[in-house]
Amino acid sequence: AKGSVVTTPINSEDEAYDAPVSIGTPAQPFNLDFDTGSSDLWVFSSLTPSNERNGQNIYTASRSSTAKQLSGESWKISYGDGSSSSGLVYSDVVTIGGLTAAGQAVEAASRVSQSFTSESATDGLVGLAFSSINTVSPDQQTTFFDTVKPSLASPVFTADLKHQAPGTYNFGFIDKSAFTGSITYTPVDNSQGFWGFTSTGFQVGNNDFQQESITGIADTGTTLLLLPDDVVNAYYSSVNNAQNDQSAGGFTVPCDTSLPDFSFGVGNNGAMITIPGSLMNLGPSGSGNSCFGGLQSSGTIGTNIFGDVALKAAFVVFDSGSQGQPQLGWASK
Ligand SMILES: O=C(NNC1=NCCC1)c1ccc(Br)cc1
Repeated sequence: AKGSVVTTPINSEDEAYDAPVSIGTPAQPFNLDFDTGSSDLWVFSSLTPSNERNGQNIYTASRSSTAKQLSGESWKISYGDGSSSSGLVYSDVVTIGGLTAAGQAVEAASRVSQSFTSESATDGLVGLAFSSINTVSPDQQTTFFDTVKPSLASPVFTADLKHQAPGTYNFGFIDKSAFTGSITYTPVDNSQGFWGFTSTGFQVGNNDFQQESITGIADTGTTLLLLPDDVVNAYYSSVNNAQNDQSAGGFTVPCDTSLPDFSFGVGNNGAMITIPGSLMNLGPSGSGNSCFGGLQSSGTIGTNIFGDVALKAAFVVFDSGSQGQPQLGWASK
C-alpha cells in the first residue's frame, strides 16, 4: 500500500505544517501537525475543557462506531518548546492520504497547554518518531507509521515541506519526480527514539566548507534550525547589523537584508543541502524593524535540531529499515 497527503504551512512564518487526517466511523476530520520529533498521535477531544479550546476540531469517541476505549491507559507528553498535553486512549480507524490504520491508538486530550489552545489551526499531532518513545502507559502504543508499516510497499515515509506552499508526506514509496539529483543516505541512531544523524559540517554562503560533526535530529515538529554556537556565530558574523537579541529570543537581522545561504553536509560523499538565504529570515521578530533568524543556537538542549527551516530545503526519506538499519535520505529539490 501507499499513501500521499498534502501538508500546508499554518502561517506566514512556516511555523508548523498541518495535514488532513480522518479518524473514526463516520470519519471525523482533523488538521494535524506531523511531527518526526515525537511518537504520540493525539487530538483535541470532547474531553478537552472548553476554556482550553479555540475552534479546534474535536474527536468524540462516542460518535464513532469503531472507537474502543483502551481501559486503564493514559498518556502525557511534554515537547521541546515547553508545550504539553495529556489524556485518555482509544483505538479507532485512522486514515491519512488514502492509507488506513485500523486499531490505531488515538490519544484524546483531556488537557492541553496554552500554546496548543491558541494555535487554532492545529487539532493535534501525528508522531512519526520511533514507537519506543510513545508515552501511553502502562501499555506503549505504536505510531501511525509503525501501525501501517507491514502493509507498505517499502518501510519508508518522505517529507517534502515547502516555503509558503503546499508540500507532501508520502508513505511507502519514494516519488522520484519530487527531487533533483540523487538521494544521499546516512545512518540513523534511534537510541533516543528520534531520527538522529550526524551532519558532516557546514558552509556559510560561498565560504569554505567547515568540516565539523554536528549530531542532531530531523524534526518536522520544530520550526527552527538549532545548531551549536560556533556555527550560529559564524553565520551571523557575516550579516551586517545582525544581533543576538535576548528580548527577541535569539539572533535577529535587519528585515531588508539579503542573507547568505546556509549549507550542511550529509553522508560520506560530500553531499550538501543548501538553505537559500531568503529562507533564513522568519519575518518580524516582534521588536523594532528586525526579523528573526531561522538559524538559532541549540545551546543547552544537548542535541541539535534540523527543524522545518532545514527540512524545507530538502526532500527527506525517513527509512525505518529497508536496508535493515534505519537511515535518513537527503536530496535537493
Ligand atoms: O518536541 C520536539 N519536537 N516536536 C515538537 N515540538 C513542538 C511541538 C512538536 C522535540 C523533540 C526532540 C528534541 Br531534542 C527537541 C524537541
